[in-house]
Amino acid sequence: MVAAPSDFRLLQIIVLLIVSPSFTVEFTAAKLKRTMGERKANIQKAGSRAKTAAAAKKTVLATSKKPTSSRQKKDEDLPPPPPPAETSSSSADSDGSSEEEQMLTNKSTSHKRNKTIDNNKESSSSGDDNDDESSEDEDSSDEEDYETKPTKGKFFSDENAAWLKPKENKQPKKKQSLIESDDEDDDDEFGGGDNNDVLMENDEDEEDEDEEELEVERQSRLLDARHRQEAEEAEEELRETVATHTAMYILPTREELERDVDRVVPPSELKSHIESILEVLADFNQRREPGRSRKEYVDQLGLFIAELYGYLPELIEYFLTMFSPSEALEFVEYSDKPRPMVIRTNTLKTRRKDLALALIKRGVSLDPLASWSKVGLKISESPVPIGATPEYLSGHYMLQSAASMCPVLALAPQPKERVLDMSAAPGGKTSYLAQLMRNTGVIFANDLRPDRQKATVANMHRLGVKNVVTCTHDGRKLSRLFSNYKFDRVLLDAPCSGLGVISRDPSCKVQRTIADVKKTAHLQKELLLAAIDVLNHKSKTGGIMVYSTCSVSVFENEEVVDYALKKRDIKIIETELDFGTPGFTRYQQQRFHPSMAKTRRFYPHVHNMDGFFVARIQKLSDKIKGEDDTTKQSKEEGEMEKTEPEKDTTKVTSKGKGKKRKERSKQPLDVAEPKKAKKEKVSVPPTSKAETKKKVEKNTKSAKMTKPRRRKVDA
Ligand SMILES: C[S@@+](CC[C@H](N)C(=O)[O-])C[C@H]1O[C@@H](n2cnc3c(N)ncnc32)[C@H](O)[C@@H]1O
Repeated sequence: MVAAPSDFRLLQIIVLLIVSPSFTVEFTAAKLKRTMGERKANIQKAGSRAKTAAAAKKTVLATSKKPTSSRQKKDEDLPPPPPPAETSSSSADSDGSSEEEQMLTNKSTSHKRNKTIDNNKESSSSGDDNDDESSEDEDSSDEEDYETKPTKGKFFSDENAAWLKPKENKQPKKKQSLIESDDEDDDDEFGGGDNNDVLMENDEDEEDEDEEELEVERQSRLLDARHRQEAEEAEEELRETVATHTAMYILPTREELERDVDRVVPPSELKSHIESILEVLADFNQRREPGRSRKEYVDQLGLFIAELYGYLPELIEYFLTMFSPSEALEFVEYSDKPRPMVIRTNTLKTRRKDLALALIKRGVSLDPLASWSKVGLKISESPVPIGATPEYLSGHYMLQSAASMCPVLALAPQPKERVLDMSAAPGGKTSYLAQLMRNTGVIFANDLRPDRQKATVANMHRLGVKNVVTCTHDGRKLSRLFSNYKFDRVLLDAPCSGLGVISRDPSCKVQRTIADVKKTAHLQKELLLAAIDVLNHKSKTGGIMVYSTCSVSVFENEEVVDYALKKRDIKIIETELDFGTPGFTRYQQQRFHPSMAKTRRFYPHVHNMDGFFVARIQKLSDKIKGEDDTTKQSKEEGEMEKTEPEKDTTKVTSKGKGKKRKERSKQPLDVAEPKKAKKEKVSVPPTSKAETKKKVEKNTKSAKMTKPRRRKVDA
């Protein structure tokens, strides 16, 4: 189609209007002004940064003791910051626009330019999409590429590439705009401004880094100095320690000990002696005094420990035969400390959870005892007396130490069994047995001392135990009394010296002699044989007994069980307690049956429990080993029968016997002597009040008088 001339003219006019120079100029000028405005703002910012950086640099250089760094050197080599904003307008002249266009642009956009600058300021302050931010973002995004890409900035070489960051990715953006494409030359200049901007920032960063480094260095120097001082002090201390600890410990001579007779030796001095001797014993060959034996040192150690902790020296001497010197000291130390208070939930009346909640409501702080106990609660704090709460009075729990639960767990009685608790008062273990048997079967709770059995009866009532019969016999005679009524299980929680529970009864320290301990062991042997004899080895569920004591002495534990092994047809079986230390299989010159390792010992210093011993024994037959022993035993039994006709004293209260029993109850020891015990040749501690008093006095006297350090030591 061919257009008419008039139409063509009209088209020409339209085209002219569209491409009119004034239109183009105005459009171009507006764009240019805006761009220039933006750059001017950038340059102003760059200038102020340069000032700040220069000031910071001055400060740094002034404070730095270090020579100018290579980076600083590079900074100095860099060209100065770009000229002020006027330069940018003059550079605009060189973009090829005509003078007329420039004037038009200047006139028409002078207001716009100012506005653009203001807008830039605003957007800069608002932090949205401003050049600075975008340049920072870009910087960071470029950072990684930097080492690999060639640098495009004209102010630095490749050498600077590692630390300078050009605004590479700004250019493509600018090239997108028509005006910016015209400003390629400007880019060189103003791009320099941008680059300067970056350089300034880098300068700032570096100065900051330098400042940080210097602070770090300062701190490091201080730290080094402190370390040096500490090292010197430690070395000095070590020298002193070595001097002290490698020094020979000279035992006090007899004269020195005698001179010290009336001197009250301060505990610190005793402790120091103890420590020194322990150190010598740990390195005996090197540190002993020439000519002195190990025994002499151990003896002297025992005397110091006895004096420091208030024991009869012979007891400490005994502990030193059982434990290493350092462990003996530990045992003695821990024996003085009270054990945690523990209660056992009476599951015949309540559940542990309910009990715990009830006590917590009363302000009691408690925790489950241990993983091995489903019923124990450890009391850490209580605003109310634990032995007098409504829960206690209602029989929801029993005060019972952790260790004393172990013999019952080891016996593991079953419901409906026939069980004998040979020395039961005050019934802590009896009630636990009843609980495990769910109040079924029958338990004979025997104890020689009727006064103590009153407490057993009261406890059974309080705890709601209904399967217990109490009686007051000498345990040694029970085998005869129950010859036709044997038991599925027997618990012999034997009367003992109490050397495992010293914290409860510190009088043991001065009232127990080794002779007492040996006498008690004798009684224990007799009670154990009697316990085995009343045990029904044919029991379908049991034929098992437990022998336990709250003593740590070998006399009362391994020796007793070993004796029974030789006299009866029994074997030691596992206690099924997964804690505790194995019993001794050897002690000094003695060798016990290897199965003694199946017995368990509990220690204050190891288990934070009372000192306890538990042996689980299975009866194999009624056989009595060694004819002589059998004859001797039946003779003994006959003699006992003659001298002490036993009556059934299952009823605990009896007015007629009350007086005599009262006398017995005054005995300080758990071990009660049966009537006419002397004739029975049973070695038990003295019974009469006078004798007891005399003995206590003697022991106390000997404890006070026996100043260990005064004891004669062979020079
Ligand atoms: C360690 S206590 C028993 C504690 C008890 N099993 C408990 O858990 O509550 C030892 C008991 O043995 C008693 N006893 C002493 N000699 C005895 C004997 N020849 N026959 C029976 N019991 C005796 C004492 O009266 C004492 O109550």
